[in-house]
Amino acid sequence: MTSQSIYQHGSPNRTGVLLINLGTPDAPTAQALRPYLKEFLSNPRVIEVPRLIWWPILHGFILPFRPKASAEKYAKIWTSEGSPLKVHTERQTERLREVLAAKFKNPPIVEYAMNIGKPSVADVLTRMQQQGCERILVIPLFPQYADSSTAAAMDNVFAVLNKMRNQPAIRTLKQYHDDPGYIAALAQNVRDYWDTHGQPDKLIISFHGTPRASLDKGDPYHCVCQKTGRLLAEALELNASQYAVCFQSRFGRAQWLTPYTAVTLEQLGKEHTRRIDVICPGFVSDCLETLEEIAIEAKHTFIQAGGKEFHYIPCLNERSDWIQALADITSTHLQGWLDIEVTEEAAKLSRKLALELGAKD
Ligand SMILES: C=CC1=C(C)c2cc3[nH]c(cc4nc(cc5[nH]c(cc1n2)c(C)c5CCC(=O)O)C(CCC(=O)O)=C4C)c(C)c3C=C
Ligand SMILES: [Fe+2]
Ligand SMILES: [Fe+2]
Repeated sequence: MTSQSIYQHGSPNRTGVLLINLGTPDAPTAQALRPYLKEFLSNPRVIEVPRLIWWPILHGFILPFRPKASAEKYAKIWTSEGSPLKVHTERQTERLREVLAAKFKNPPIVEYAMNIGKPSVADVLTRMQQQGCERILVIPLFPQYADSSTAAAMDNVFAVLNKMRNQPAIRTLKQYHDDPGYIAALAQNVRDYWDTHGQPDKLIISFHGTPRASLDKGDPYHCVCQKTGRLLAEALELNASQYAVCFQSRFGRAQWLTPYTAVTLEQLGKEHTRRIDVICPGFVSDCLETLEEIAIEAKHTFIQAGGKEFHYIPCLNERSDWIQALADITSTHLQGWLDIEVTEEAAKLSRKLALELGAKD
């Protein structure tokens, strides 16, 4: 059992919101990448190959080489404040905390944790429990559910609860791939970009890939990515020839979800497509997979193949319409846990009701 504060009568009874993101190394160095990759790639939800076969590959071929290669990529996108994924997740948490504090009379404690690395789910959940959170809403920040991202994060949460004597009540959010606020924020992000930079010949909507086998075994990820892509295209009033949904970040030699982003870009380049723009709606924070793999590598692929202009449209990051959408999603799932919502509307309504009932101020 984890060490928890001893239960006392009258102890605070708070509600918490825990945002979870994937996690990122502590530094852009091979030393920091090794434990990060080891933890990530040891998870059977991420690599489904039988352990007896996978272990020698991981320890003999991947961990001796990939940390250095990945560190070089991270070094290209690292900021003075650290890894972009962590910086944006931290800011999103602060902004959400502020919005919810203005919205609720008894605001929730809002924290974030990383599924791999720091701050760990175990540390943050335990701290929230110690701060008196009797109820915790867990929001994996992946808009589209995949077993390798969302379910892996939930496994982590439940493993921590498994060691708690006095467990908080838990609510979880599976995904928000078709949430109207999320789709509207994505569409406005694209429109804002096009207002400044003009419009492309084609918009590439690129999602992180997963092994094709996980789709065959029942993972809904492929389907929900397609739906997000379609809803975004509809919101932008694009016809079928003006956009394409693709999958990036293939890992290993097995077949992953297709069409592959890199192959599509190469093809479009060979066809001398003048300009393409890429957006990655599966990441709400810019990270290695967007800033390096797309904005640097994919751009190179397209231009080398004969394309003329390549634009990467940043993730939602700290856009206010996105933070508002996240606050709305959170509020919906907190219903019944936080009873007093201090909106103008609610305040007006209760004043009117009080007057009708003849109550005095
Ligand atoms: C958006 C959701 C993600 C899914 C689904 C996902 C599946 C998945 N990823 C790998 C392997 C790697 N991914 C890596 C980085 C990475 N992956 C996601 C998100 C999803 N992954 C993010 C946000 C990031 C970037 C983190 C950052 O610090 O910026 C990496 C590490 C980098 C590298 O060495 O390439 C690996 C490895 C697999 C195998 C997989 C599904 C089976
Ligand atoms: Fe990944
Ligand atoms: Fe990648």
